[in-house]
Amino acid sequence: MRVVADENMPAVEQLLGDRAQVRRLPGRQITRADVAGADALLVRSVTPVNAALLAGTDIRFVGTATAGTDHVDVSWLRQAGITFADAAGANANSVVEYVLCAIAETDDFLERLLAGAVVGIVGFGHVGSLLASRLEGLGIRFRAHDPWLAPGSVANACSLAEALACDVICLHPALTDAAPWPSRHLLAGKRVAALHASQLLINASRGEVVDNHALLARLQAPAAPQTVLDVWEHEPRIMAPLLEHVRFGSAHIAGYSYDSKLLATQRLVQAMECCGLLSGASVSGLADEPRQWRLDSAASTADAIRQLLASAYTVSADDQQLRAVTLNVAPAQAAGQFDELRKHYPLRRELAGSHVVLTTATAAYSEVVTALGCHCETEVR
Ligand SMILES: NC(=O)c1ccc[n+]([C@@H]2O[C@H](COP(=O)([O-])OP(=O)(O)OC[C@H]3O[C@@H](n4cnc5c(N)ncnc54)[C@H](O)[C@@H]3O)[C@@H](O)[C@H]2O)c1
Ligand SMILES: O=C(O)[C@H](O)[C@H](O)COP(=O)(O)O
Repeated sequence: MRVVADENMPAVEQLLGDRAQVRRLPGRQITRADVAGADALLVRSVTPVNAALLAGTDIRFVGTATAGTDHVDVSWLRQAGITFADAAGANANSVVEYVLCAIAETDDFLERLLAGAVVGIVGFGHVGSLLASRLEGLGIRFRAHDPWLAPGSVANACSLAEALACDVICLHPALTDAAPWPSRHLLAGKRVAALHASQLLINASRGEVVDNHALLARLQAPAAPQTVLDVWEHEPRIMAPLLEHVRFGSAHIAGYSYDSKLLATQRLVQAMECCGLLSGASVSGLADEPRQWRLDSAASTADAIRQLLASAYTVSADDQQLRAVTLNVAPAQAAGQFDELRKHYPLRRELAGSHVVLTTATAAYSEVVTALGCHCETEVR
């Protein structure tokens, strides 16, 4: 079995073992010639997968280690009889922790939400619904909009206008041009103009969901909202003035926890096993280091949440990195640096699934710990 895989996908060799020969390539540069003699192709979001790349090749399986599939011509793959698998859900918790950190690090939005302000979630798939359940656990109100889902399957369902009027707006739709509810430039024109100074807008979906020119114009005008962008139109060529005007910007890394990347590779290998492409014994999962954090003191619930989130991740650190390497350089160099940040992203572990030790001074915060998906341990002194 011959596999061509994006160089930025962890553990492919370990999980495939001696069942496959793996050739690694930079995702943006994978060509038809590269895949011509291979049986399977494993990509990330930066490789367009379509007839131009695969028609007439031996490829029988395509897996994308991503939730978004807008880079894949799924209907052509189906027509061509090529099995396709994505990894939707594998990085949902990583994105949710990014969003919660963005909220916790921006002014007093966390305090306002704990006091009754509302989060508007657009897109109620793996990320949007997990965000909703974390917010609910923390006692934070939310409303959600997803017109593609059956009525009744979206908690606290609301219209798009209602979601965009909330205090914090979190964008999590798949990128689609499909009628009647395309999400490309879902936030554009009057909807961007209506954003106001007491709102926080977070986009960790796809850059094209927001009209970046319209957003820049809004951020340059008086009473602008706070904005956090993980994704940008025309990545890796991002609009430098927009980065200068957002509160936090990052290089499309919301889903880049080590845990989520590993899980995505595991999902794709399982999919190859399920469709009978891989023979031989399945390689067992890789060893997981135990993760433990402590909460020794906290002045309030908001403080406890902020400390716990920051023990695993801070958006501000990624923001500083992105500004340092992409501002005040030529656009082509900035684009290269954007990709380099993604390629050499430091190891980041998720908070959820870890153990948090509480002391007698912090025992009151056990519900917060559980709401963030952690296991709670109380230290007996
Ligand atoms: N920044 C990152 O690192 C990162 C990580 C994971 C996912 N993503 C992006 O976020 C998106 C959501 O991830 P997911 O795992 O929840 O995907 P998902 O496929 O589980 O859910 C996507 C949801 O978007 C909804 N949707 C589509 N068009 C919509 C519209 N016009 N209005 C409202 N909702 C709409 C769909 O009905 C679906 O429920 C992905 O498609 C991907 O593009 C980004
Ligand atoms: O759709 C997704 O899952 C994310 O956007 C994904 O994490 C992007 O990372 P990439 O595939 O570009 O490395």
